[in-house]
Amino acid sequence: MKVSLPVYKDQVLDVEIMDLTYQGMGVAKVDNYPIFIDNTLPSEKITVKVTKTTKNFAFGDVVKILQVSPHRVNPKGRVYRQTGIAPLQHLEYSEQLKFKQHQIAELFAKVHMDDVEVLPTIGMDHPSQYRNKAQVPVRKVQGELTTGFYKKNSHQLMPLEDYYIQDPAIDHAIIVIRDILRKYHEEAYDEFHHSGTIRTIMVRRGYYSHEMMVVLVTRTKRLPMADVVVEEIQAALPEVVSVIQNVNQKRTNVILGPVNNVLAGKSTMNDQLLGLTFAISAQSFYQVNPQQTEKLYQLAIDQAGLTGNETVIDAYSGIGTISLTMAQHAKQVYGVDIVPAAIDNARQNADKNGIKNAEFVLGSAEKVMAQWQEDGIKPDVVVVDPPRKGLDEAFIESAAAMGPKRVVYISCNPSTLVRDVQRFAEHGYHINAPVQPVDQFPQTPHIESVTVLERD
Ligand SMILES: C[S@@+](CC[C@H](N)C(=O)[O-])C[C@H]1O[C@@H](n2cnc3c(N)ncnc32)[C@H](O)[C@@H]1O
Repeated sequence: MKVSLPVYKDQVLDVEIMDLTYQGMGVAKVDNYPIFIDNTLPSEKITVKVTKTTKNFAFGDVVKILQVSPHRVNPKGRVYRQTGIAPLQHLEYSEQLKFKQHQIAELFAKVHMDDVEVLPTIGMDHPSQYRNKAQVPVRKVQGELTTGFYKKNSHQLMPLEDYYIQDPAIDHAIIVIRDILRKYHEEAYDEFHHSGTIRTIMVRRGYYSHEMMVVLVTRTKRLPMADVVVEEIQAALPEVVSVIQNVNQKRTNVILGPVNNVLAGKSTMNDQLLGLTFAISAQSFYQVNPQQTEKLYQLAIDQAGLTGNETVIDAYSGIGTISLTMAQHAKQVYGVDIVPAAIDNARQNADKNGIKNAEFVLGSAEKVMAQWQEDGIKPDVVVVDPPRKGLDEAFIESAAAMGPKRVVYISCNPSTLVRDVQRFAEHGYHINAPVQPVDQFPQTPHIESVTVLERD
């Protein structure tokens, strides 16, 4: 049966924006039927053209803004919104921070946990040029190897030189590397035919160390003219301490492949956080906003309430950044991560910093946690910092069974945070301090926060 919808494709109509989605799109409603519209803000009146309808919602494009929100600011350019690099750039920064605080509060309220207090988001003084890592697709545009970013929901590359939210030294490095690749006639990857060589340029730069790592992701095992390309990269970019070829032969959206060849320098680069030095491999996770990460970690350390006598488990530990900062205030720390390079880095980082009371295990957090429980490890504090999908149910069961006094939950996805808090509640763990959002991703709708759960 054909359902009649309140709007139809290509219809042009005037609407008022009521809300922002978690992805930063404005929401208007016609007979309670939502239309999601990019580049619009609550309280704005607009003329919209409906571009797509589904049974439950529609998408539309702004034709004209009839009444402008007082919180709209002059965006840097259309391309940043179109590519999804900075989808919230048109919203005043102080309002972005409120938006993030309210998103978390609303998600708790939705599951009838209205009593959970969410503090104002800790923001940045200069909320741009903060990212310490770039992963830039390389494609042929108008016959030339080009770097840029994909247009949202597409694989169309939009050429770009100023990425706005990245460290400008990284933006500069990408242009330099692009020009060297052009000079030696390297072939850009062609996704459609799965041909060509260079898929992605990844650059990481230490915020404190200013060490730079360059990763050239190739479809082919061979990188033609590798010697001269690398020599020129090193000559043009003196901060580079590591040039790596990563081979990814699959037809996939996953950026890195399994094979890394060190073409010059080290296999890692170093950076500092809270006074410790960390070696970081190409494959390892490292927080992208180092200034805010220090605030985030300090909060986690404070909230853990360490006195020096505690046993701490740091699950999803990456290269050991949280484990090793906490080890300085605890008796013993155990870390676990699923990425071999990260665990290698974590062990190396413990040595590098002369930390002897931290042990790292390679494996999935859910399995290793069950093993630790079986081994009779009794943590006082469990810290978790999972990826967006949150915690596995089995992990929560093992964690609760170990009976820690406190769970410090660092989350990059409020939806899974709320789900996991509910699951912890079934095991007698509750929030009894306000949730603290920390803005790790200004100009984007991504939300990071710290939550502490305590045993009843
Ligand atoms: C958000 S990062 C946090 C890393 C680290 N705590 C930090 O701040 O740098 C999440 C980490 O979880 C790891 N990971 C993903 N799934 C996992 C799993 N099932 N078990 C253990 N670690 C996992 C990833 O490799 C990554 O290092």
